[in-house]
Amino acid sequence: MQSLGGIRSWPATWRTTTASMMTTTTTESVRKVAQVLTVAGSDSGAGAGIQADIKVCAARGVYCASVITAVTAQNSRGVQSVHLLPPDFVSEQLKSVLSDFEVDVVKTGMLPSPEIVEVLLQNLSEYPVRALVVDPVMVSTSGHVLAGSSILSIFRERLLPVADIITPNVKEASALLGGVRIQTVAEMRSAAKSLHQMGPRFVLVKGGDLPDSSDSVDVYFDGNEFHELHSPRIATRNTHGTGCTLASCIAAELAKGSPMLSAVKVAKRFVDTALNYSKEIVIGSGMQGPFDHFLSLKDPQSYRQSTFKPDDLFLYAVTDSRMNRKWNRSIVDAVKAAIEGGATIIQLREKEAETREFLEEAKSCVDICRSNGVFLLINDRIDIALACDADGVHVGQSDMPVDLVRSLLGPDKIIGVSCKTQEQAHQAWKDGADYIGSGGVFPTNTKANNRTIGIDGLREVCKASKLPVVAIGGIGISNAESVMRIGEPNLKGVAVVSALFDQECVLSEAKKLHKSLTESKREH
Ligand SMILES: Cc1ncc(COP(=O)(O)OP(=O)(O)O)c(N)n1
Ligand SMILES: Cc1ncsc1CCOP(=O)(O)O
Ligand SMILES: [Mg+2]
Repeated sequence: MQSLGGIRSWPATWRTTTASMMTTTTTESVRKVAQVLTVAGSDSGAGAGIQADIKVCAARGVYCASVITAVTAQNSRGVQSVHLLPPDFVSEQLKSVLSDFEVDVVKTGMLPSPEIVEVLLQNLSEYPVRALVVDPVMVSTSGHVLAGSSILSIFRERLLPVADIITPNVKEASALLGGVRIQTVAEMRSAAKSLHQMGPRFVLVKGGDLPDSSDSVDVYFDGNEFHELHSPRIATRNTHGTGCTLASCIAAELAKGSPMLSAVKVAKRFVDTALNYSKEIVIGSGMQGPFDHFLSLKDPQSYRQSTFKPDDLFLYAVTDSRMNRKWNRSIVDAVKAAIEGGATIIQLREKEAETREFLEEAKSCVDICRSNGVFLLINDRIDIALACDADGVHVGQSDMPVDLVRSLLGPDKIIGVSCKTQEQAHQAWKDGADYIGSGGVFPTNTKANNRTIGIDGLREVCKASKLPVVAIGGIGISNAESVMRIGEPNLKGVAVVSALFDQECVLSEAKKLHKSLTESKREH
């Protein structure tokens, strides 16, 4: 069997190129879009199958084409009927898409007959793609058989050997292994190992159905190492389509250029976040409701209407409790004045504040910022950010890791991370940060024992990442222009503390700085 390519053949540079292409318009105005093709069944209730796959990819910023293998009459109560499409027609759909689009990743769901698997394999050998994600769907969450035992031998002998990753749940893993018992994490590990011997490069055995566990544990095996991926079990009836969602999210992240383990971790976090956000929604009267892939149905009021844009970093005002005390002003007054003077984003960096008092002030600042259309981030304190529904957080290298912050805050909050080196900048992107704060560009008295990286260090960080960067440390009116003049396209602004808040009049200092930044932008 010809190799389907898969991520094994990605050149190292491809990942960064693709990542940059996702956000960069070239001079010829050609923009490459990461593309997934899902080959799966239609779910009339839209919680699983093709409909879920398209929603997930849209939510992850990836284009999704669809080849339908079967049409199911299905709702939150179960599957009422299944109609298989003729293999020839499945093949025609595959040819239409694969001969025209630059599909990066194919993800399979319901493959209801050996003949359909056969046409899929034929088309994939004719039109190789970068990776193949196989979700070996066999039984619906409601217990309806979607692919019978006749499928097992072609799965084992033909499909698994060319898959980059397979994502069976314990029942599917057991069926693929001829009915072995899988009831513990140790048995999941041994199943993952046996499945790996059938040929896929990576195996993820999902333990959501494991009995007696307060955690949901998935076992990931790369042929050498095991990773146990734990997350708390979420009490909700809205679990219909979690398997399709996970596999599609893995496909979407791979299409954007992620390495496999990162893609799996992001996908697991995405599913957990979506389940958690939509645990109370009611769609359908049955036992298994769909959930909301866009995280918007639960509370439309609190759903962020506007999205973070790199230019929001232009004049980034970072508050300081000592300075506010020295000048006898409240955080709220400091924030109001900074916004009035032109600050485009605010961070509350209140290192010595008492939690209760800080939370109340943070809530007031959220209101002020929201009514002015300016994002408000909290420094270090994920708990405060969650409690006051801030727009995001800024963390440093010794604070909570970005991937964990992302899992706590969900995909829609803004996360900034401090980076002094190229390695840290690479990691920031992999972990799902939205921007990088880089410095101290110049010496500062505001942060003790902070290594100065200089303009050259800032330039290196900018070059190492496609994420937007904001410069910080010792920046004020006298040198802001020289920082912006380095001309790196992803350097989007300056973050300042003392230049605004260790001053008698925050408003006038903010206005002066904004003017100087605007002038330097116009000149370059
Ligand atoms: C925009 C911005 N960039 C960098 C930092 C520094 O964060 P960190 O390294 O976590 O240091 P502390 O601010 O926590 O002392 C920042 N706060 N904001
Ligand atoms: C928080 C932080 N991180 C790197 S330098 C710095 C302090 C910046 O403060 P100032 O703008 O007063 O130099
Ligand atoms: Mg910090």
